[in-house]
Amino acid sequence: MTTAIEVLAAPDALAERVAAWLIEQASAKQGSFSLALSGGSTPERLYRRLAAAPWRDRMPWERVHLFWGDERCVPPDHPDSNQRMAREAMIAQVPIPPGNVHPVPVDGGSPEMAARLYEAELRAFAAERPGEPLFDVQLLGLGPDGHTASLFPGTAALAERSAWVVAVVGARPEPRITLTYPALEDSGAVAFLVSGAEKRAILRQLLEGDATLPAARVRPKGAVTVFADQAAMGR
Ligand SMILES: O=C1O[C@H](COP(=O)(O)O)[C@@H](O)[C@H](O)[C@H]1O
Repeated sequence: MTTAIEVLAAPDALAERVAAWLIEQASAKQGSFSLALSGGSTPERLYRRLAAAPWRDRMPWERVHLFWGDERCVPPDHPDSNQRMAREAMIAQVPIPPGNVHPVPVDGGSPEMAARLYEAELRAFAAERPGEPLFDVQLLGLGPDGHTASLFPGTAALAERSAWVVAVVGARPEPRITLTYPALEDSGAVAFLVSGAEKRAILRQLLEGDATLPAARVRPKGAVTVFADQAAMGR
């Protein structure tokens, strides 16, 4: 696995750089461009940047397909919903066709059912793009415990090698739906976004390749780039 590291001065510069990088990735790709979004606290600035000039007008929204790497099993308007955050920060502001937005269906049934439905949606999308990675770009975060998406230390989801999507119950107060390694790894490029001094120790472990961290075990087809701000890098 190739890992590149880009260090940006501050969270705003990080969002600006990743927005530009995503436009480069989308522009270089012919046909549909599939982007898996991450949730949590870090990517919101990026989504707001993508929804504003100049990036809003440079992204080929009509051929962008948005997915999510994980979701909380909460109503879609809940403060903790990854879908809500991305819709408010970006999706509502950009000309993406509604059918190109593929949220995790957490609003009808059990977490296990939501995982099965999302897996079916991913497999249908993959079948439309034979020979291409499932995701052109996968955005990921890094939790203070080394989790990424909703792959938490010590959970059964880490060992899943056949299902692309599973329910994670008990790791957090609310059930989660997460992509598993086989889905995360079917990516043309993976970008970790890491911001803030509270991530300093865990980012060092990630960069040292500490395989006990769920985040360090993502081995995609394409390259991994870690975009970190100076606070996270300890500079
Ligand atoms: O990939 C992801 O990482 C985060 C951890 O991010 P944080 O910035 O909130 O610490 C995770 O919780 C999130 O759901 C996920 O998509």
